[in-house]
Amino acid sequence: MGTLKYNFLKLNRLILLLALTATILTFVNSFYSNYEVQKEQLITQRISVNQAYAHKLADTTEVFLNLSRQQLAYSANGLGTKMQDKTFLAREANRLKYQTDSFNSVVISNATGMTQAASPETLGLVGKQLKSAGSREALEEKRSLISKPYISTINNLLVFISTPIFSPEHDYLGFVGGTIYLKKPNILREILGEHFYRNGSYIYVVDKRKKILYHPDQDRIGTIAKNNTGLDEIIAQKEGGVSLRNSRGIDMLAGYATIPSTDWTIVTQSPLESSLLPLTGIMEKVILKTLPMTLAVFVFIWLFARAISHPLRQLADKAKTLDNPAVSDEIERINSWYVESSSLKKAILSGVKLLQVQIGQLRLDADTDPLTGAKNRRALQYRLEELVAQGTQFSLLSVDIDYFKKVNDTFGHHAGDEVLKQQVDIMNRFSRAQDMVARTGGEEFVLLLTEVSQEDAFAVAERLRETVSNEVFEEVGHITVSIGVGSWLNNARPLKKVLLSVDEALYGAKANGRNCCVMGK
Ligand SMILES: Nc1nc2c(ncn2[C@@H]2O[C@H](COP(=O)(O)OP(=O)(O)OP(=O)(O)O)[C@@H](O)[C@H]2O)c(=O)[nH]1
Repeated sequence: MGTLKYNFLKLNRLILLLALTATILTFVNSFYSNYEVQKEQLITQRISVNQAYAHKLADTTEVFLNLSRQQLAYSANGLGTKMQDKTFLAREANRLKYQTDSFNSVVISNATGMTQAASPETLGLVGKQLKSAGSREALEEKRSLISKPYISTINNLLVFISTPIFSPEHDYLGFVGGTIYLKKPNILREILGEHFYRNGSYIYVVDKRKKILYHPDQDRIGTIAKNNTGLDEIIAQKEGGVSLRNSRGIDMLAGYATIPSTDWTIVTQSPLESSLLPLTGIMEKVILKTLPMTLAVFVFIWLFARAISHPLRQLADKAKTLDNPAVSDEIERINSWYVESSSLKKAILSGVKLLQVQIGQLRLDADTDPLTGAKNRRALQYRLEELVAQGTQFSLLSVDIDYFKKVNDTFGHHAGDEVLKQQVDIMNRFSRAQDMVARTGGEEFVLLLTEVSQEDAFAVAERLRETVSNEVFEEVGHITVSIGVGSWLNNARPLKKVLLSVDEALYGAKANGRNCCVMGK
């Protein structure tokens, strides 16, 4: 389990994981911020479109109301001298009603509120006392008015636009007024209702008391708007835009503007949901545009991660084979292209060098006799096996100092050591590069002669023996050696037997009285 875990946690994978996390987070973050910005923009745009539209409709309605009042004013001007002429009054009422679509009905009243003429005549108002709120207000105020919405005597929800009639002497004679039936086909509906029903958008009109004067849902006209989170702000301001939740709990983006002459507010609003529909397309485009770059960044980081981890992995692999003599060169060839890996490479290289020096020293120590510097028995054995494996002929001289015990006893152990060293020096003089001098016992030595015949080896043994006997050893003087000689002649005899015969030859030399050489059998 642990190994699996550590195998997975490779540097390039870690960098990749980091890069992947960073890339995904960046992508998500950029997507999210883009989404928020686009959403904000769509909302702002929609509100400002609605606001502009509400403003335009408020202007149009204001123009219509002014025109209506001008029509009434023009008429009132002509009526100032004709109040007694019932036929003229009836004609004038009809003209106002039918010449334009401004009013649902027209009424001309005298100064006491008695109807003098009305159109359409089917209303049956002529000769009757007007009692509605609009008429009473007109009689009391005696000025041009647009009434608040109210329910008329014949049960119509209406607003009443009126202008006073004065005689040329400025006596108040009554008023001429037009009604707009809010719940029946009317001019307001024509102005407001035709245009704006795409995507669930709609328009409504409220007065300052939140009474709905126009709404696409007929049933709501005349009711008080409730549970609308933005209406207080809408009524308090002259013009603006707001995000709100309407009475049916739908989130809306509203623009609004006030009609100056009535203080009615026209609200145009669109559902948030449909306003944000383009967002899906926009975000798809954002993804399509961002994704290639994101992927390119990711691939680049992936390749970069590999390039970073590659020299480290190579160094780690080489560090497993530090005992390989070629490892230094192999490490040297690794392309450590950045500072940390280069420092690591240098550190490993100096470690390898130190290790190899130490290994070399250890090998030397393991192969060498510390007193004389000659090779030891192990090294000799290894070399012999090597030569046998190669099939290289060789001869062996087994050299033993005679009566060495006496040397120690007479001159001391230290002098004995010096003799041993000097003996090795002499034997080294008989040894070529391919040969070997080994100390195989206390005062026993072997001279290995590579590719030397038995006869030549015996001749060397004789010369060696003579040289030793002629040598003056410090403190000790003269010593002699006995030598057994044998050869391995490429599988003619196994190595073991050759060694045995050399030993026997040495014993033979000792038995012969020492200071002589004997050829093994
Ligand atoms: N100084 C010294 N003496 C050693 C060392 N190794 C072995 N010896 C001595 O070598 C002597 C060998 O004695 P023996 O085996 O009796 O052989 P020898 O006296 O040479 O007699 P032969 O070989 O029969 O001629 C012993 O006294 C050992 O203590 C060494 O490293 N230094």
